[in-house]
Amino acid sequence: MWGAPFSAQAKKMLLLGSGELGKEVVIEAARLGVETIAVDRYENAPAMQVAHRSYCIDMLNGDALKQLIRKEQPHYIVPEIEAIATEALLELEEEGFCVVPTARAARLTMDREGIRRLAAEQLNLPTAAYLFADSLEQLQEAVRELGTPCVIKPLMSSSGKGQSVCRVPDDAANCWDIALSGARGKSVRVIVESFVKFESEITLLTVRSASGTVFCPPIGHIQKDGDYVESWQPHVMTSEQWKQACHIAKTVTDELGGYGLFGVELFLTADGVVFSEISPRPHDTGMVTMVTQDNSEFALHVRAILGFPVTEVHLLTPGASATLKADVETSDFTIGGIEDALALPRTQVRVFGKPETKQGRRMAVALSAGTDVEEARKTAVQAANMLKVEVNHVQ
Ligand SMILES: Nc1ncnc2c1ncn2[C@@H]1O[C@H](COP(=O)(O)OP(=O)(O)OP(=O)(O)O)[C@@H](O)[C@H]1O
Ligand SMILES: NCC(=O)N[C@@H]1O[C@H](COP(=O)([O-])[O-])[C@@H](O)[C@H]1O
Ligand SMILES: [Mg+2]
Repeated sequence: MWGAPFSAQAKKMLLLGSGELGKEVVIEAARLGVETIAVDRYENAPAMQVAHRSYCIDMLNGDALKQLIRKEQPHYIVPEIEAIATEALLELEEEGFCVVPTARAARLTMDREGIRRLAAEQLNLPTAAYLFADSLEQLQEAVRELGTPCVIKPLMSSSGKGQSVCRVPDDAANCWDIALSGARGKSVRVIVESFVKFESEITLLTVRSASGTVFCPPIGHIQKDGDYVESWQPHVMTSEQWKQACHIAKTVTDELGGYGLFGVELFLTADGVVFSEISPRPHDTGMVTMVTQDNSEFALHVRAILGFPVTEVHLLTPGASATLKADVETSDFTIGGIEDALALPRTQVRVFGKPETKQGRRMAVALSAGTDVEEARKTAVQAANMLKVEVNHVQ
């Protein structure tokens, strides 16, 4: 039960991170009459444009975070990115604030080491072989031990930033530099993972709510340079793969606990399903659910957070998503081609409204339904290719 936004009885949700995923979370919360507060490191972030109010702070600064949250007194603190001062979230949870799904989940998934050690060493889930390195020398040693090819990633980063594949031992120095330049936060530590030769990879959206755990139909995706470019739902899997995927997702989400939606990233290999990583929040590849499911991943997240039951998820149609990425850096641009994209059958577009482009920055997504996944993928890719970042004045 709650009152209208801005009233004394309002239910308040504060998002830490205000990108394209948070924007949809805010919209879903607003649909249920929840008051929303969007926070990020830069002004006019996508979710800020639709929230009731917003703040621009350094979310890696624990004191700034605590000060804001104590002032706002939100009922729910909803992390939307990894790079947050999660020590502060643990403290706030101790004080009685509700961190979604839990402060420990945010802490463990904030860097790759916490969640990888939990999954592989405590929960005994299958993962790629891995080592950590704090210097170029340690990295070279790790590359020797794991062999090439291997994948190198900063501990704190997302959407492939700072990630590279080390194909021969001599690549290590270059990989080290890429990792340092792409890391969010101050850490210089990296994870080195043996390269998994997967047949395909999926995101298994898993919802923990007051009524238990439910899984969305599997989402297949393609990543380029560590960032997703296409996703589709459903992805065809054998019943044995589905069983293994659900077991992994249930094991890791039960361990993390709390209410909300999780994106469990899995590799499907000839030797079985391998755990990659998990987001305790909606997933970029899951944007396809805005066109495929009765409740999107964002609606499910909000519903679970608020303590409502989620007893089933219905796939209404096969569908696909494809992204528009910028190829230049500018703040003077327009997004074109929307009219062409929307002329395609069963197609929608989401333009995120990010105020600046950067090389490789995701700016919009095309969503298409189809009679089957192949048709939907074809249309979504066609639509995304019609979308363009048009630079007004080259800077
Ligand atoms: N060990 C590996 N072997 C083979 N491919 C890998 C490996 N690790 C990552 N990849 C590829 O790179 C992609 C991105 O990796 P990962 O999910 O770890 O990065 P990320 O920066 O956390 O991305 P996001 O934030 O988008 O989930 C994976 O989806 C996969 O395609
Ligand atoms: N893979 C994680 C992911 O997609 N996260 C989404 O991207 C935003 C950051 O985008 P930006 O780097 O363009 O600001 C995040 O705020 C979140 O919405
Ligand atoms: Mg990932």
